[in-house]
Amino acid sequence: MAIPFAVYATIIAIVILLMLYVKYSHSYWSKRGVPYLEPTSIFGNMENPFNLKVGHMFSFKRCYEELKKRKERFGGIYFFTEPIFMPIDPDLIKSILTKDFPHFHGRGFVHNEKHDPLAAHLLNLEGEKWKTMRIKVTPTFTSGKMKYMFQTLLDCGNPMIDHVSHLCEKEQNIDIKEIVACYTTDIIGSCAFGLECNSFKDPNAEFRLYGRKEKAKAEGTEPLTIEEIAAQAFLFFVAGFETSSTTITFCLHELAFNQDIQDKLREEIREVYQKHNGKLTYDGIMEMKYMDQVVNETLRKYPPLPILNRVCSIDYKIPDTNITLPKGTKVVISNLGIQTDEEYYPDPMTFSPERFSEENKATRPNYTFLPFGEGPRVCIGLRFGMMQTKTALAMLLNNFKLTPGDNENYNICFDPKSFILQKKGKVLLKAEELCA
Ligand code: HEM
Repeated sequence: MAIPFAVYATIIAIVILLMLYVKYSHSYWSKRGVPYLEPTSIFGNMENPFNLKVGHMFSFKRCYEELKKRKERFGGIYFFTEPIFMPIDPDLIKSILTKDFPHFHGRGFVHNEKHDPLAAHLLNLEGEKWKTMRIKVTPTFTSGKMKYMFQTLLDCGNPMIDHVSHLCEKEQNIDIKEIVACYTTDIIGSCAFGLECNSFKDPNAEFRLYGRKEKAKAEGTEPLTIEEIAAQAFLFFVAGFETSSTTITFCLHELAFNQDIQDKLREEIREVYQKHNGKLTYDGIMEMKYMDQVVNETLRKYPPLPILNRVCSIDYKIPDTNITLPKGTKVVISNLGIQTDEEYYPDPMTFSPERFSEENKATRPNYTFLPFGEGPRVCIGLRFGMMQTKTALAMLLNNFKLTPGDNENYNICFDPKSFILQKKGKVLLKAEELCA
C-alpha cells in the first residue's frame, strides 16, 4: 500500500522543525557574547549517546582542554541542546563554589519528593531545605564519631583479608574490584543501616545484590522524620559505597604496576603498625603521611565523580566582565580536566605521589584539586571516605604483595556508561601472602 503524501509531508515538517529547534538552541552562547565551543552534532559537544566510546565525562574533559588551549577563563558548551557554562580559571571556580555560593547553592538535579521520598537527600536538595538537612547530618561525621566507627572498618576488613588469603593459596587472579565492593558494601551496611551484611561469606547477600543493581541503573533542631532518615541513609549507601570502592580499586591497580611506590607505602604502614603495638588504629592511620599522598594522587588521576554540578539560582555577573549568567544556567566543572591539566600537573598520566608533598602542594593554585568538591557543598563524607580507603589499603598491603593479573593492562579502559569513573570489567591482580 502506498504511503499517503500527507504522511511524508508530516515527517519532513517534523524533521525541519527539529533541525530549527537544534539550530536555535545552539545559538544560545553566541547571542550572549560568551566564548563557546562550536557544537559538533545534534548532541552538542557530547558524544553520540547511542554509540558511546569514552563517555560524557570525557567529553566534558575534552571541552575543558579545548577552552584551556584557547586561553579562555570560561566558556559555553552544549550538553545536547542544553547550554552549559564551564569555568576554567581556578579563581572563577573558587567564586562559584565558595565566594558567591548564594548564587550557586543548588546542583540543578530534578527530583520529585512526593513521588520518590528517597530522592529528598542532600545531593538533590537546594536552598533552605538543603541547609537545614546539612546542619542535621553534619554531626554524623565528627572525628569522635569517626573514631567510634573505626572498629567497624576493621571488622569489615578482616573477612576481606581472610578471603584474599584463601584465594592466594589457589594462586589465581583475583578480581579486586569485586572484593573491594564487598568491603565497602559491608561498611555502609553496618554504619548507615546497622546491618551485618556478610558479603564475603555470602556473595549474593541482599545488600551486595542491591549494590550491583544500583550500579546497573545508575529546621535546625527538629528531629529528622523517618522518610528523611531513609533518604539520607540511601544516599550514603549510593555515594559512599561506589566512590570509595572505585578509589581503593584504582589505587591497588597503580600500586600493582608501581612496585617501588607499593614497597615505600608498605614500609610506612609497617612502621606505624609497630609503633601502635602491632595494631591498626585510627590515630595510626592519621599518622601515615605517604599514604595520604598515595590516596590523593589516586583521587587526582581518577576522581570518582569527574564533574561537579551547580545551577545559577540568582542572575550572576561574571567577575571582571560585562556578562551576566541568567538564573537557571547550568554549570559544569570538569575536575577530571583540571586534575590532568599539564599546567598544574606536568606529565599528568604518570602516577607520582610526590606531587602531594607539602612543598609541591604549595606550588599549585587553590581549586586545582577537587575530588571531593569545594565550598559549603563539599562532600560531607570526605573524612569517612578517606578513612575507609586508607584502612583497606593498610590492611591489604600489610598482608599481601600485589602484582598485575594475567593480561591486565596498565592503561585503563573506562566504562563509558558510568557517571562514576570506573574500569570496564574486572580488575585482576595477583596476591602473594607476606610474613608479618
Ligand atoms: C573517596 C570517596 C568519596 C569521594 C571521592 C566523594 C566525592 C564527592 C563529590 C565530588 C561530591 C560533590 C561535591 C560538590 O558538589 O562540591 C560529593 C558530595 C557528597 N558526598 Fe561524597 N565522596 C566520597 C565519599 C562519600 C561518603 C563515604 C559519603 C557518605 C557516607 C559521601 C556522601 C556525600 C554526600 C551526602 C554529598 C552531598 C553533599 C551536599 O550536597 O551537601 N561521600 N562527594
